[in-house]
Amino acid sequence: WQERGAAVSVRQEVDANGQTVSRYIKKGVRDFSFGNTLGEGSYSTVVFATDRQTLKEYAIKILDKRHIIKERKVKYVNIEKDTLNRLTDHPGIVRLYYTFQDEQSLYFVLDLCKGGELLGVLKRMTTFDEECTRFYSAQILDTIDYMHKRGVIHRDLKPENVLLDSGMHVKITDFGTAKMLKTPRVDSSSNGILPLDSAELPQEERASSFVGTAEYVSPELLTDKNACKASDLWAFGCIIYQLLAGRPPFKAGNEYQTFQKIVALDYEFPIGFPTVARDLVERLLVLEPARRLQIEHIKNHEFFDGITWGPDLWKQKAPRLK
Ligand SMILES: NC(=O)c1nn(CC2CCNCC2)c2c1CCc1cnc(N=C3C=CCC=C3)nc1-2
Repeated sequence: WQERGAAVSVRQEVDANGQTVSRYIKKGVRDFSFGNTLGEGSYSTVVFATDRQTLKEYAIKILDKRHIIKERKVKYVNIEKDTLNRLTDHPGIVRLYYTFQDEQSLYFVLDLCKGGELLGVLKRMTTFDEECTRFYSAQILDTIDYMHKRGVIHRDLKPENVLLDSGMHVKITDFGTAKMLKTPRVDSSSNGILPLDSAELPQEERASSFVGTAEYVSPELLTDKNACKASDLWAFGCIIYQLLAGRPPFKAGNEYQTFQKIVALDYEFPIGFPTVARDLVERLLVLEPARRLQIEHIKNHEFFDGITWGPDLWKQKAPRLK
């Protein structure tokens, strides 16, 4: 398994001649003190950790090798590592600093998000007001734009996977079910790299394995098993709706009934749902992926009036949650 990153710890040792020498040793488990468990997956555990030397705090994702192999999840582990290696310079992505392993486990050293999950904050607030919804959905959209421009489809966007850092800014996580589109072609007319959207790609290049969480799965994943960039924008529409309504647009007694609602576009807006936000959600929750609003048009939608896209969006103070 190809490790990533060259974080090293420096140890002073005395050699055979009594000389003090510096030994550069790749960081390992002994370099950290571990604390609370932050989350458990089917083959991984995420734990709070502090680097004993630098005292920097991290979230370390610990993956059990035997379990990964037994559950045939090696592909997902490599997808997550390769995806995070491609998405290294955006404030909205949980950063992978480096990896290491021991006999039993693989270790991903990741950003710590002290603000927890967006879903947890939403549950405490019941609903967000328009200002908070605008701020958080703008940071999510800016991050989706960055992912898509680098040929990555998340495929499981939901409020549980939108974390918050100590400044209550967005950090998107859990790329184990992401899809990396084929190597993007260089396009002279754009800013260098312009990966083909899978809607333009030949059939074999569209993501074909079924993933996602029922309430946020797009209709195309349920009908022809193909995810594309627009699938993330369907989930984005569901998230905006949920922040303002306090519940996802499609939710039924069981997954099958939820799927039926999705493919029938069977959802309503609660009384009092803001009109401008409703217009945006209606242009995202469109059954035909090619007819769904694309990112540049979403950014120009009236709902995002007042948002300054780009680095400034991440420098401003998060609005007080009310
Ligand atoms: N699957 C992951 O990669 C992952 N899972 N978690 C914890 C999960 C808890 C359930 N909902 C989804 C996230 C994390 C990460 C990335 C790295 C990461 C960084 N910081 C936190 N912080 C948390 C703080 C309080 C509660 C939950 C998470 N969590 C994670």
